[in-house]
Amino acid sequence: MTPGIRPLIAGNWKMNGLSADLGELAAMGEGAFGGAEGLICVPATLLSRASDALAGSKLRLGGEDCHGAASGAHTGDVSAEMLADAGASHVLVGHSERRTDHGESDAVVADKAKAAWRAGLTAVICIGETKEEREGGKTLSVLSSQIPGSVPAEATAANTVVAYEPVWAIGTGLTPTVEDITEAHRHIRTELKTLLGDEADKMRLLYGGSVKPGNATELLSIENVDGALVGGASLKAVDFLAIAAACPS
Ligand SMILES: O=C[C@H](O)COP(=O)(O)O
Repeated sequence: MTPGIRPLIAGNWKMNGLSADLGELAAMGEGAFGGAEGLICVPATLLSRASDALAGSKLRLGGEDCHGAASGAHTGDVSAEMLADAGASHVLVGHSERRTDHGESDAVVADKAKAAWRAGLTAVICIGETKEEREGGKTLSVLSSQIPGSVPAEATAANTVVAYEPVWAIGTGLTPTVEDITEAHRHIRTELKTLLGDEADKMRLLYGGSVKPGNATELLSIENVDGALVGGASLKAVDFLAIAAACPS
C-alpha cells in the first residue's frame, strides 16, 4: 500500500455473467469494503441491470473495454459514452486478453484511455509481461515500454488507475514472489513519475493475477500495491468481499 492512497478492489467478470448472476452482484453491493473503494467490471450486456441492482450501493460499476470513438460505424463495439450512459464510472483498457485476442497495441490502448476520459470515466489501464518475457528477463523493460505507450501524458490520479497483471499469473493460480511484485510496482511508479511528474505519487497501482482470499493479505500489504484487479475470485460475493476485507486499514 502507499500511504495516503485509498485502495481500490476491482473485479473483472470477463465473459461471464447472465441476468441470473445479478443477485451475486447485489450481495457484493451490500458488503463492506472497509477503507477501500469497490469496483466491479461486468460485460456490457449486464451494465444497465447491474446499475439497477446496485442502486444505493457504494460499489462502483465498470465496463471491460471501450472503442476509441464516441459513436459511428463500428459494428459490435461499445463506446465509453455508452458505458457511462449504462451506469459505469470506470472502464478497463488494455487488458492482456484484449491485447492478445484483438491485437490491441499500446497506441490503441492509449486511445481508449482518452476515450474513457472524454466520457467522464476513469480508465483502468492494464499492463504486464508474458511468460516468455518474464523468462527472458525482460519484465522491467516491457513495463518501461508499455507505460509511455499505453498511458497518455495527460493521465491524472483522478482519471487513471494502472493495473499490473503478469499475463502468466492470470487464471493460473501462479503469482510472482513478493520481491518480484515489489520490484515491478516500484519500477512502474518510477516510470509513471518520469511520464507524469508528481501526479504519479498519487496514482493507484493495482496488482492482478490469481488474487484470492488466501493470498490477498500478503499481496495487498506490498509496497506500492494500492489494490487488486480480481478475475475469477470476483464472480462470488463471498470471495470478492473476503479480498476487500484483507485490505490493510
Ligand atoms: O482482470 C483480472 C485478471 O485478468 C486476473 O484474473 P484472475 O484473478 O482470474 O487471475
